[in-house]
Amino acid sequence: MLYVKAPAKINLTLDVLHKRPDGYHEVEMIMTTVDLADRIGLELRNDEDIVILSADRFVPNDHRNLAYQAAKVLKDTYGISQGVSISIEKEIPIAAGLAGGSSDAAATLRGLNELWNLNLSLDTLAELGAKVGSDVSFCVYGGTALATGRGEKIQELPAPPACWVVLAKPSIGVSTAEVYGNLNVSGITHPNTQGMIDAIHAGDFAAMCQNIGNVLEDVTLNMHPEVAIIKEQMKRFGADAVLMSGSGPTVFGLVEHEARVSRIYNGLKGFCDEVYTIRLVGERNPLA
Ligand SMILES: C[C@](O)(CO)[C@H](O)COP(=O)(O)OP(=O)(O)OC[C@H]1O[C@@H](n2ccc(N)nc2=O)[C@H](O)[C@@H]1O
Ligand SMILES: Nc1ncnc2c1ncn2[C@@H]1O[C@H](COP(=O)(O)OP(=O)(O)OP(=O)(O)O)[C@@H](O)[C@H]1O
Repeated sequence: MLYVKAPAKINLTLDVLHKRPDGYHEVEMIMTTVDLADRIGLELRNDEDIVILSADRFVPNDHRNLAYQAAKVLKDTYGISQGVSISIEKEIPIAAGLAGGSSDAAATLRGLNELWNLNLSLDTLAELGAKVGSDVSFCVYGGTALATGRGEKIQELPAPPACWVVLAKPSIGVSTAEVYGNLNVSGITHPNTQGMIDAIHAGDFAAMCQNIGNVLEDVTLNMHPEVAIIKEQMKRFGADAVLMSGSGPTVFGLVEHEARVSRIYNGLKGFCDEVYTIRLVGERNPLA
């Protein structure tokens, strides 16, 4: 059995430039890996099947699973006949805006590259990953990056200044397609993506906090007012910056000083079942 770590991401920025003729939105976003991860176990089989094993009843165990789709793309592209069993131990909340399914798919690509002796580069795996979902390419690399196109064009950035991250996920799931569908593209106030890139290059935590922004936040907040309440609480308990990740509903707080973290965590626990204190990871993923 080969085990591969599948870490979650948060969006430090998420901007939408326009809606494309193919129905997707042209985005510009800065994503970074956090140390909350699923664990993917890969075991080669004696037949040709792709089998998904998970104890979590919300994880699909068939072709709808993004890890299944990743294995299928690799198998079909390189004419591999050998099957694989993919076990998924979920730690990342589902339908949360943290790219859990996408990261499972990316980890599956990295792991099967090794098990099937394909010797593919991360760039090739990221290209294949884009066929599975817009967030998969970033998740293949991990680390910190500017993502453009529909999210699949990745330019690596240095690690942001180290800090704590408190995540709070309300007990609702959000459909990414629905959130993009409810976005009014002409009414957007754009975040300062270049300001965030400069802050990251300068290692300037205060500037990073000033430049966070997500144009999908208002859409999800309108659909689910409890997300706004969590944002307010996170600010009140002392986070340095607070934002919704991806299409939500998870809210994250960036916190510079460890001494403040437990107050925020404990304060949020009163409102929200799923609260995590984690760190930014900074580095890219190992190949497998
Ligand atoms: C919200 C983010 O997670 C931010 O990182 C991503 O933009 C979404 O990435 P994802 O979940 O991997 O998205 P996909 O599985 O590729 O697409 C789901 C649906 O979201 C919408 N979608 C997604 C990405 C994009 N750039 N424009 C879109 O309009 C489309 O309706 C699409 O059918
Ligand atoms: N490996 C997987 N783990 C969790 N959900 C999966 C997986 N594969 C497919 N899904 C389906 O995808 C849906 C979205 O789950 P996921 O956790 O990937 O969302 P997300 O974190 O909001 O993603 P993103 O941030 O990329 O938009 C789930 O409701 C589930 O049915």
